[in-house]
Amino acid sequence: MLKMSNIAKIYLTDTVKTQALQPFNLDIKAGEFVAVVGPSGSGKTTFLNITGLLEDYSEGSYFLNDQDVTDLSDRQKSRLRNEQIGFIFQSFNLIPELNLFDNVEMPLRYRKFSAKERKNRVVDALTKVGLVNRQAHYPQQLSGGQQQRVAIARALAGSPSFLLADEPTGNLDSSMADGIMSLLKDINTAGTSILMVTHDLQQAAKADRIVEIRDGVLTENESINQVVA
Ligand SMILES: Nc1ncnc2c1ncn2[C@@H]1O[C@H](COP(=O)(O)OP(=O)(O)OP(=O)(O)O)[C@@H](O)[C@H]1O
Repeated sequence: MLKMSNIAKIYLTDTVKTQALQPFNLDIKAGEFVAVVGPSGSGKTTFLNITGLLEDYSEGSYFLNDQDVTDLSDRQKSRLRNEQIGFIFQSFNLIPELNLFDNVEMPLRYRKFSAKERKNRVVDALTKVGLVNRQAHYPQQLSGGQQQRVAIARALAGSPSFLLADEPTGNLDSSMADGIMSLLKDINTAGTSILMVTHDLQQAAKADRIVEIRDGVLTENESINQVVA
């Protein structure tokens, strides 16, 4: 589903060259749940932005569902992003002026769906996260855990091939975090691949595989993976 070969990222400014990511290979198969862990400043955000087609890489090749993304225009990339990737952020990123229905519908408006199809998708996604009866409510009327569920519904509504989650439980207390993790597990079991950045090893251990980034070096964490297995 996702195949990266010798991907590297260098940031160049007038005076400083930062090798944010050393060349790495990564292969994620359809249906996998992969956690990415690593200390602050190690390159996780850079990795996530590259994977989410939000940032270019300096070297290497990246195939998303057998499509080479290297030479796509910005417009083609945003289209691919909207169709294939569902984003989930630490701070939920819901629009406060819109009710839950409209929040979930928003990314679907950039697709070629009829109003009826959009409605079916929103209702279906809100049902999956257990909030369909709150669709006329506004984000500030919900708890943090519920807001994250809405953000997950928004990410799911377009039937992406994978979810990209950046510290999805980072703003939640531990019981809400566990609820979100079990929802993500259910979504994964139902067939959607997930790539999740977290610094929480306990949450990471619930994934199928753990990838570690340290000082820009990405490795499969074999010892943790054995423990998880
Ligand atoms: N736009 C940029 N220009 C120059 N250097 C950058 C830029 N963005 C990131 N870096 C550098 O690349 C390295 C990796 O940063 P990155 O933000 O990916 O780390 P991170 O693991 O996500 O950290 P955190 O967990 O604190 O968010 C750091 O040394 C950072 O200073």
